[in-house]
Amino acid sequence: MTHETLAPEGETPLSPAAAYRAALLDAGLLIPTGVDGLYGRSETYEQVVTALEQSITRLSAADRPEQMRFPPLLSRQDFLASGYLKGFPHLAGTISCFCGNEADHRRMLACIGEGEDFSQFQQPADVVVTPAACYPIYPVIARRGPLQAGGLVVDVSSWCFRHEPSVDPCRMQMFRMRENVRIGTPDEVVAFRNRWLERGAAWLERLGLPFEAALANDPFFGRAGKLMADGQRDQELKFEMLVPVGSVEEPTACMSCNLHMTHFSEIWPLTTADGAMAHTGCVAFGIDRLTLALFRHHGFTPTSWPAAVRAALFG
Ligand SMILES: Nc1ncnc2c1ncn2[C@@H]1O[C@H](COP(=O)(O)OP(=O)(O)OP(=O)(O)O)[C@@H](O)[C@H]1O
Ligand SMILES: [Zn+2]
Repeated sequence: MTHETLAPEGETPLSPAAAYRAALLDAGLLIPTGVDGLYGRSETYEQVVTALEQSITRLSAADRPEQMRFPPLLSRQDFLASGYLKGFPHLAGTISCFCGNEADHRRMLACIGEGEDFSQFQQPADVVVTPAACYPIYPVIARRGPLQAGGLVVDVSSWCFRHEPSVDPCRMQMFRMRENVRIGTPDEVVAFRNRWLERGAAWLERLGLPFEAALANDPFFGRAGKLMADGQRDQELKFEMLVPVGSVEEPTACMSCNLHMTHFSEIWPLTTADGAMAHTGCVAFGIDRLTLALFRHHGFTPTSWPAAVRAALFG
């Protein structure tokens, strides 16, 4: 499975993940921009993305999710309220804009012309880049008032930004995440998570992707983050479906099944029909990682993929 690359004399060989990226760029499936983790996608790549999205829609239809789509930006206010900067300051991306007059504009251009830092001419915008697809939905659902009996499943999908530049093609700075989010009683959310662990496993098998479901934690920042990660593992709040993509030794999380407990209802008043604090949880699909996994295991030409895989994917 590893792409062994023969490096010219004196050069260090590429890591397996970097070699897989080189193969994807060579084949034109990913289009380079000069920035690690930021790529264009070819028509073939996007056909697989569309098929995956449709396959996920069929897979989740039994839960009758409410579909919502948001642009990949969050209000700064909701972002600050979400606590993301407490856990993941290193991954967040904020947006700055020029708000000056013509004189400021001239000074900014002069500054850029000198190759100097022009951030003094930029003001924080009232929006930030979405780090996970589900973030926009909680304030929206909370504003509706208490949930109906039985709670709610929301189907959401977004481009997401995380500042984690890498030569591993699976670790992108801008990528697509699809989620089904369950909001309801603790029992409803746990049942949903457990159902998705089984459903997700059966789906990956139909897609011909080898995987292992493993207990995991979010990449919390710093020393306090270590404690949060340990707590998350102790309570078994996060499971990842790990698929070998760039490397066999370090398989890639292509899906995750998560319990958030009352994390979001402590921030936004999400309440169940009987007035209790709602619990939330989600299944998250890394659409780009799943696409790269399919190319890795079945080759770069989807028309020649095994019939069973094509049937599972294209319906
Ligand atoms: N940088 C990224 N590039 C591409 N896909 C990503 C990236 N980060 C996360 N994803 C996808 O989004 C899904 C849901 O995000 P989640 O927050 O659970 O990931 P994560 O635990 O941060 O991932 P990892 O453990 O690889 O850092 C992941 O299972 C993965 O498939
Ligand atoms: Zn989520």
